Amino acid sequence: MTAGPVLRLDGVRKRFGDTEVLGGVDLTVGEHDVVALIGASGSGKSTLLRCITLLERIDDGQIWLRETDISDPRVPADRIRARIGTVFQQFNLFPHIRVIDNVTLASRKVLKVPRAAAEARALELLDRVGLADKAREYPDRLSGGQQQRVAIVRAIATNPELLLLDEITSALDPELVAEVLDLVRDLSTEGTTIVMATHEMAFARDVADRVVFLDGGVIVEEGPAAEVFQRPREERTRAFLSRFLGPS
Ligand SMILES: Nc1ncnc2c1ncn2[C@@H]1O[C@H](COP(=O)(O)OP(=O)(O)OP(=O)(O)O)[C@@H](O)[C@H]1O
Repeated sequence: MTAGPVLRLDGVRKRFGDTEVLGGVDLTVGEHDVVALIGASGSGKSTLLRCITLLERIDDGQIWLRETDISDPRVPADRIRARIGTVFQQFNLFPHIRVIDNVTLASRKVLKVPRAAAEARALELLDRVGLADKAREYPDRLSGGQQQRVAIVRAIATNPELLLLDEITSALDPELVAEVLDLVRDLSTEGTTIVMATHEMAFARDVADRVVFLDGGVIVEEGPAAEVFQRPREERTRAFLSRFLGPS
């Protein structure tokens, strides 16, 4: 028996005022898939991720997280967010609490994991990313790359079914980008299901199984990363990629 998809979007539409920002998006993400959302600034990548994590409510369509219709307004958002780890461009660590408390907060408050167990898991994860010695620090004592690795650890601490990454290296100094991307690469190798919006085309090409090109709030093209990058079918995809990768 094959497991059903982790995430399924059916005809998702989102408007801000009179402007339609997502114009009917269908997307299926299977277990262990790593999907890269690419597209120009303003194409709707962040909005799509924000709709999946219920920071925005959709105007039409449905979003399924496994068997749960999470677009149903009766579904409690905090329960869903504990099932979806999210990391944004700006390091969203709480500045007034220590690294370890940032990492354990959702486990303790939402999933009611006892503090000792939550901290043991947090330390194990922090150790894996080389940051166990920072557990008792406040976030502003860490570099941007270290903060973003903590944000990723926080996102995976609840064992989410899906990890959403929204331009997580855009605010980093160039020399700090690699340490964050290496961690994402490790997670993908371990089988974490990931949807990431990214401008890092080389990374998307190397790590993603599937690439989804958004333009004007609709999916123009999607397919295996190697195919979309090497032989884009659509002119709009070609034009977009040639700006990043040079003409093919
Ligand atoms: N809260 C909001 N209110 C009004 N318009 C919004 C809001 N959020 C996003 N938009 C608009 O929706 C469109 C899509 O924005 P979105 O941030 O999803 O694009 P993006 O592809 O993620 O861009 P970038 O690569 O720059 O992050 C843009 O035109 C943006 O101005």
